[in-house]
Amino acid sequence: MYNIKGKEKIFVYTGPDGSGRKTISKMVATAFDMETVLSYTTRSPRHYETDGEDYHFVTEESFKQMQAQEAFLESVEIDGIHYGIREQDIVEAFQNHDYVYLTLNPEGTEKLKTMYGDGVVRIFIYANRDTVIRRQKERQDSEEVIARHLSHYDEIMNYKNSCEHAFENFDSPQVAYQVSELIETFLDRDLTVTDY
Ligand SMILES: Nc1ncnc2c1ncn2[C@@H]1O[C@H](COP(=O)(O)OP(=O)(O)OP(=O)(O)O)[C@@H](O)[C@H]1O
Ligand SMILES: Nc1nc2c(ncn2[C@@H]2O[C@H](COP(=O)(O)O)[C@@H](O)[C@H]2O)c(=O)[nH]1
Repeated sequence: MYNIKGKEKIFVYTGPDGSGRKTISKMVATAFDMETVLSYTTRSPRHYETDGEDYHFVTEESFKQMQAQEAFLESVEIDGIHYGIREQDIVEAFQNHDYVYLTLNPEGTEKLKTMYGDGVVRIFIYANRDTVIRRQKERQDSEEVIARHLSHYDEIMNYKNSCEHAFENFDSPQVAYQVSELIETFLDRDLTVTDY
C-alpha cells in the first residue's frame, strides 16, 4: 500500500452517478496543481468516452491478471463490472503533485478512507433523482445504464452524511467555486498581498 507523505492528500469525489462529480472535479482541478488517476474498468466505453481519457478500458482477462499481480490500490465489482485504481498510477501522480483526486463509488471511497484516514478528503456531490435522470438522458445514456445507476441512488445518498463535505450540484460554476474554496484551506501557500 502506498504511504501518503507530508501534505499529500487524496480528494475523493463520490455521490450518485450523473450528479456531476467529474464535471465539478475537472473544473476545480484547473485552479490547482492536482492530478487525477484514471480507473481501469472491464465495461465497454460509452459513446462520449475515450480510452485513456475517461477510463482505461480493459478485458476481464487483463483485469484479473492485474488483480493477481496485486496491482490495484483498491478495486470493486459493481453489477458484474470491475473497476480499480492502479497503485503505481497513484505513486506516479504523487511524484509531481501533492494532491490527487479520484471519482469513486462509496465502497471504494470508504476503503481509501480506512487506509489513509485524514489523508483522504471525501467530497460528496449530489443532485435529486429527477435531475440525475435528466442529465443522463441529455447525454444519451441508454435506459439500461440509467436504470443501473438509479438502482444504487438511495444507497449512495445514504453515504452523504459520512463524508467530510457535501455539495448539491445545481449550478456547476458555483459549486466548483465552493469546492475550490474548500481545497484552498488545505493548501500550504504563503500568499502575500500585493497592491497593483
Ligand atoms: N450543474 C449542472 N447542470 C447541468 N448539467 C450538468 C451539471 N453538472 C454536470 N452536468 C452534466 O451532467 C452529466 C453528468 O455529469 P458528470 O459526468 O460530471 O457526472 P458524474 O457524477 O461524474 O457521473 P458519471 O460517473 O455517470 O459520469 C454530464 O453530461 C454533465 O455535463
Ligand atoms: N471504487 C471504485 N469506484 C469506481 C472506480 N471507477 C469508477 N468507479 C465508480 O463506479 C461507478 C460506476 O461507474 P460507471 O462509469 O460505469 O457508471 C461510479 O460511481 C464510478 O465513480 C474505481 O476504480 N473504484
